[in-house]
Amino acid sequence: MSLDNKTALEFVQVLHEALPYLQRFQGKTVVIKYGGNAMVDEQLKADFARDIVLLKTVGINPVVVHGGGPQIGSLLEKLNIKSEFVDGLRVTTSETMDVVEMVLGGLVNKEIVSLINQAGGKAYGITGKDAHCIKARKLKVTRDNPGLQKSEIIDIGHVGEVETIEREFIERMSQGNYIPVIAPIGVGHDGASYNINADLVAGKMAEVLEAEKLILLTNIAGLQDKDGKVLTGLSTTQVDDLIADGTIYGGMLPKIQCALDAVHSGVTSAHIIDGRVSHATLLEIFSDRGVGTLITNGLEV
Ligand SMILES: Nc1ncnc2c1ncn2[C@@H]1O[C@H](COP(=O)(O)OP(=O)(O)O)[C@@H](O)[C@H]1O
Ligand SMILES: CC(=O)N[C@@H](CCC(=O)OP(=O)(O)O)C(=O)O
Repeated sequence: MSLDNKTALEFVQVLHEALPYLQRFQGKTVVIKYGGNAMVDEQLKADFARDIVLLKTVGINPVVVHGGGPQIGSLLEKLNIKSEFVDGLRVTTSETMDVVEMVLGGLVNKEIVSLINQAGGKAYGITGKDAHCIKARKLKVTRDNPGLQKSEIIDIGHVGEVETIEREFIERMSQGNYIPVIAPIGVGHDGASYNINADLVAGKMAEVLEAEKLILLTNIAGLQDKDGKVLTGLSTTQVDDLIADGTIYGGMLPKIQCALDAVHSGVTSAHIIDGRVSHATLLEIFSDRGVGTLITNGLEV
């Protein structure tokens, strides 16, 4: 079957539109955070996997950090264990930690690995416990207590923050033939497991690997104002105001925080995009159309 002239022209135009991006991102690292809320159906998941393989094939190094919050939630529900969150972070008891490790390190990680490998890639699935590549410490969460006129520490259990990432270990994989697929579980100095929000791991990973881009795939079109309009051109102060007035809440809190931290630490740009849109990752990287919320070093959102 031959292409008619119009279709052939459109096809060539698409490739030409992608050319400057292919050149610019050659050999560069892109950290992609695949949120549990973006893993909504089988076709989308398979499309995501093919996009990752395409990136690798054209000479870009994708590093996937995945979440799985809703998937953890549904197993906890089946086990009759209540899910509780503080500032978008799951309160993690020892019992919950076992479920988190089972779901993130097992089910979700291996599903993504398998989909990428079926699409022709060489994905290598790990948690931060492998080779001790994500060292973590217990996260201290503080809250203002106006009654006591001071802030107090809230214990949310086995929730961690990233202390260090073994750059060389991840780089060896990603600059070789492999595609690292990383579950956000950290290891303490005593060998204990820590549940870390996946956005925070992805942000730190992008910083440590000096990535060109951090892409956060979620279930919403971008950072929105109170009327649901995707926001552009915000300063850090405006972000702080949006947090204070409750426009940014829940799971968007760690997301926006890690995006801001990443660009402050040298990552060229961070993007919060809608993972429910097929091939959102490719559209973001290779086309002139902006998708979702862009955060750059000039603090423009
Ligand atoms: N200002 C905001 N703009 C967009 N989404 C927001 C905002 N504030 C809170 N959210 C919530 O954050 C959610 C995304 O975070 P989260 O549920 O943790 O996703 P993921 O699993 O992809 O990390 C959105 O679905 C939305 O409900
Ligand atoms: C401490 C904490 O909240 N950890 C998250 C880890 C998974 C995650 O971040 O998943 P999403 O990206 O899909 O939300 C959790 O237990 O849900």
